Amino acid sequence: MTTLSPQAQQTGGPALPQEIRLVTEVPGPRSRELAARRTAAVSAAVGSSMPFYAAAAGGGVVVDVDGNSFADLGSGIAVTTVGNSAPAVVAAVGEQVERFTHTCFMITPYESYVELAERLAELTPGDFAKKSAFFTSGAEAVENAVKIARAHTGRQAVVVFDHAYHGRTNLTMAMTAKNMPYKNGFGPFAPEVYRAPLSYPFRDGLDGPAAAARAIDLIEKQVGAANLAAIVVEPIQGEGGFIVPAPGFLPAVAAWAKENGVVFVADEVQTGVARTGAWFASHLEGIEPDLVTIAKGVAGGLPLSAVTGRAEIVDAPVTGGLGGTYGGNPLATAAALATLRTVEDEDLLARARQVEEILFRRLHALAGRDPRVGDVRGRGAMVAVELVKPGTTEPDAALAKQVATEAAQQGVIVLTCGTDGNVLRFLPPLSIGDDLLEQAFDVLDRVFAATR
Ligand SMILES: Cc1ncc(COP(=O)(O)O)c(CNCCCC(=O)O)c1O
Repeated sequence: MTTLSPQAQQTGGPALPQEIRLVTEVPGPRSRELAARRTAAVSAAVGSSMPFYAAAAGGGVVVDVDGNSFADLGSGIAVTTVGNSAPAVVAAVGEQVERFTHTCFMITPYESYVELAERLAELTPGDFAKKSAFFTSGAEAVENAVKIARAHTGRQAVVVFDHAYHGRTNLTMAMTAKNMPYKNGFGPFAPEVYRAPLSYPFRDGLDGPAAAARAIDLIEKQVGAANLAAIVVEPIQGEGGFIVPAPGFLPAVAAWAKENGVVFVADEVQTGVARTGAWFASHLEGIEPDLVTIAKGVAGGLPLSAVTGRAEIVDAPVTGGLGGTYGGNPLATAAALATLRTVEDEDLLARARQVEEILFRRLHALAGRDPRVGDVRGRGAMVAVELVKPGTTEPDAALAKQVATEAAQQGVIVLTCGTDGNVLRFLPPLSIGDDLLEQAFDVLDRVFAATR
């Protein structure tokens, strides 16, 4: 067991000092010791973006085992939206863990699973009867949304989009666009998955209806509506580069799906649960998906995912056709109910819009100084910059990696993404304070200036 430095021996949550504090080189000695142990014990196929090891986290910071404190603009990939070790989540999980940790809902059910399904029926878009089924990972939710759509329609084909990310299981790898590192060498992949062009305003210059017409034309000609069980789309492409479709794209695709009896699935694993300033990004697009997949931010860091949608569709598989040992685990459902309460009690939808204002203000100012920032886009606390060779749309992945690496050295956690690896994405927890967020962008401004 690695001993923690005195400054690392802190309880997590919002009481942690909300500061960028570097007391050793990054990584420090204890992180280097853990890295050596990891090399001997952990598969080299599991990567880590940051070179340091966590000891505590809360508010807007992560503290490492050497006592360094980092501004967290990643939220563990959009998961700790309500904050790490958020007080209501800690209390709810602590109470539940004393009562029972697991019975398997397929064996002995329990109320928190039912209550969470009731809450998600209220919060997801659409004024119609809705039901849910719970799983553990986002990929499982996507897999099960496809199973449900196939059972409901009797059809097999699935349409996904360019730049999509839906998971690392066999079917979701087939649905995910980017080969490296997600799919490389793992084939053969599941059949009956077809890819349509996405609305990518920065690169295609199309308005929403035109981009939708292009996608629908391909679907009609290469798949055929009568064969199509589901269209699965992220309202904002997450790993693919925080691509916000042009206005009208999603409503046009959703309308075509409805007209043709195709199940429209919004994959809100990364965009859902207050991240974009609405409960779900679908609300901002004015669409009512038949099914929504939910994970990441829904349970404050506990592993839980959901398929929520039209009751008659979610009921389609035979009884016992949906499930899994840990799906809707009682600790995770308790955490999720506490997370949803926290979003309401702390008015985090409004907070996400306040964070959006700071992100756009700082990033547009950066873009005004630096022609390598080709695009600034996103919603709420899910905003990104696409980095390019000046005056072009030619991706500059090396710059994105250089900035993220140097930012970590200077106390800021920031993540990259994008099919071309040239997008810096900003996903701060909504529990981050304005001062710390501004300080983090002061660091990023210096890092960008030093790379010019
Ligand atoms: C839209 C969308 N759908 C599905 C998923 C999959 O969710 P899991 O919980 O990672 O399986 C994601 C997960 N995104 C981060 C994956 C990171 C990585 O594995 O390298 C997503 O963003």
